[in-house]
Amino acid sequence: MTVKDILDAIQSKDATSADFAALPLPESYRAITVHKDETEMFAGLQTRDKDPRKSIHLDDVPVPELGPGEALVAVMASSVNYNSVWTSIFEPLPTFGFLERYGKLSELTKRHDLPYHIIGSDLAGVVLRTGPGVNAWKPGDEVVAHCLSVELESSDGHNDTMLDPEQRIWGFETNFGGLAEIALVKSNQLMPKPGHLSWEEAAAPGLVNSTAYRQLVSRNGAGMKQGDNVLIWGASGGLGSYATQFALAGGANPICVVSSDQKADICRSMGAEAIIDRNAEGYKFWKDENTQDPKEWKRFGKRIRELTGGEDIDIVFEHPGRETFGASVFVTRKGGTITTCASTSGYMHEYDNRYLWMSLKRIIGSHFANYREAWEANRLIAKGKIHPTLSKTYSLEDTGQAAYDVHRNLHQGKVGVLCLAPEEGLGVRDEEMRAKHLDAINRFRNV
Ligand SMILES: C/C=C/C(=O)SCCNC(=O)CCNC(=O)[C@H](O)C(C)(C)COP(=O)(O)OP(=O)(O)OC[C@H]1O[C@@H](n2cnc3c(N)ncnc32)[C@H](O)[C@@H]1OP(=O)(O)O
Ligand SMILES: NC(=O)C1=CN([C@@H]2O[C@H](COP(=O)(O)OP(=O)(O)OC[C@H]3O[C@@H](n4cnc5c(N)ncnc54)[C@H](OP(=O)(O)O)[C@@H]3O)[C@@H](O)[C@H]2O)C=CC1
Repeated sequence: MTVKDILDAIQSKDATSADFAALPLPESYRAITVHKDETEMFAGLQTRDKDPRKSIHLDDVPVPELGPGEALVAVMASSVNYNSVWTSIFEPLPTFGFLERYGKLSELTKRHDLPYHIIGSDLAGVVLRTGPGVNAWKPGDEVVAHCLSVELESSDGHNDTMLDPEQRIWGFETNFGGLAEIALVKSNQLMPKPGHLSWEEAAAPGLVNSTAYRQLVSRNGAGMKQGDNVLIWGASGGLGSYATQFALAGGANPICVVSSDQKADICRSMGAEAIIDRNAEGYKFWKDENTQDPKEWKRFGKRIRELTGGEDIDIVFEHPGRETFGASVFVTRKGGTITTCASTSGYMHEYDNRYLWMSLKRIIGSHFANYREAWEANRLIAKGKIHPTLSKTYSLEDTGQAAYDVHRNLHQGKVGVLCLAPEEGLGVRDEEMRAKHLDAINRFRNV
């Protein structure tokens, strides 16, 4: 039995759940990995010069044992997230430490502590097997998976599953991720695959869409409301392309920051009107490595006022971190909110705290999304209210190049990876709904 037989079953129109359940599992499958004995390979290099193409491997790996509450999924497509870039350049830490720590929790979690890490935190595919205690899903179900892995044994996480002390991001802090032909997930990560999307389109939004939903829309994040001025850094990037859609769909006013004409055009085509090209306007928030330039914060704030008719920012959607954080705090209005989920340019932030306390601003830390938020974010995709922002897909073999593109900011929106899917465009079940949203679905394609 090989993965080819699984693909044949998925592509046959009449395979039943019983047929999928009767398919023997292959002994091994192909997966994107990084290797524990290579974590020092980039020692001494600048972050920018660490090349994911050198550290990312395509290996044959054994199928992991299936535990209670878990599912094995045949992965048709996945996507590249920035967390896989971090894993592949072993920053800020090699992810093997996370696997070792998880491995100490129980006999079952020991499976994750391996000398290779199968990465990837998105998937669209078909359930192959479910473990004991799983009733909501069965073999043959077409699914996407969100990337929140929690143990749920502590009351700390019972109100908001992101607060579980054993909260992990699947495919980053756990093994057996989505950039592979088969993935192992907890069954409560599974959600229905939106029927109007192809496999690669359905795999694209998951992680970033859920994160943007919590960070911007949810009451656990900024709790955006109609009319809010929302400053969105990287507005056509992974997170930003969803934040921009949430702002527009929610009646807010996105002020989109991008770095090229082409990206400004994409934001315009989504419906945004206020756009700042940070490259063309040449903002230099830092005079040197250690000194910021408040004059540049002011120039940036003035530009925002021009675009808003004199208003300041209610919510900043932050993720670039050190390079922009001082400016983000400054341009926020009295009582406004800076919500942050990352620090791509450096995690030691500096800002002038007088502008925070004297103007009663708030900084909110946000990370991925809880179970419910991830479900709600996927529901908006399924209803055609928010659309995937897939620009390009790569084969599993070329995942290293895909991660390189994202690391070097050469991409637009999201970059997809075909895992078992032999070509793009497969897996659409609702052509009628697709036809209604085709332009929006294809907006980021080949730009
Ligand atoms: C969905 C997608 C998301 C993304 O893309 S996010 C971007 C990618 N992710 C990242 O860049 C994050 C990567 N992770 C990390 O960098 C690290 O993961 C953290 C900095 C988040 C945490 O560091 P750590 O070393 O894993 O844990 P500690 O909490 O610093 O624990 C170290 C020791 O410090 C003790 N400690 C913690 N809090 C306190 C406290 N309040 N008072 C006293 N001690 C404390 C602990 O117990 C422990 O101790 P003991 O080493 O002895 O076990
Ligand atoms: N905590 C969480 O749950 C999550 C955290 N993240 C983290 O968020 C970060 C962004 O992820 P994602 O959106 O997918 O990545 P992308 O690279 O797809 O998009 C980020 C965009 O930010 C802009 N940008 C990058 N560097 C800077 C800078 N120095 N100053 C201003 N703008 C900058 C770029 O847009 P442009 O050049 O057009 O300005 C870029 O396209 C990553 O660090 C990632 O790890 C991501 C998802 C979830």
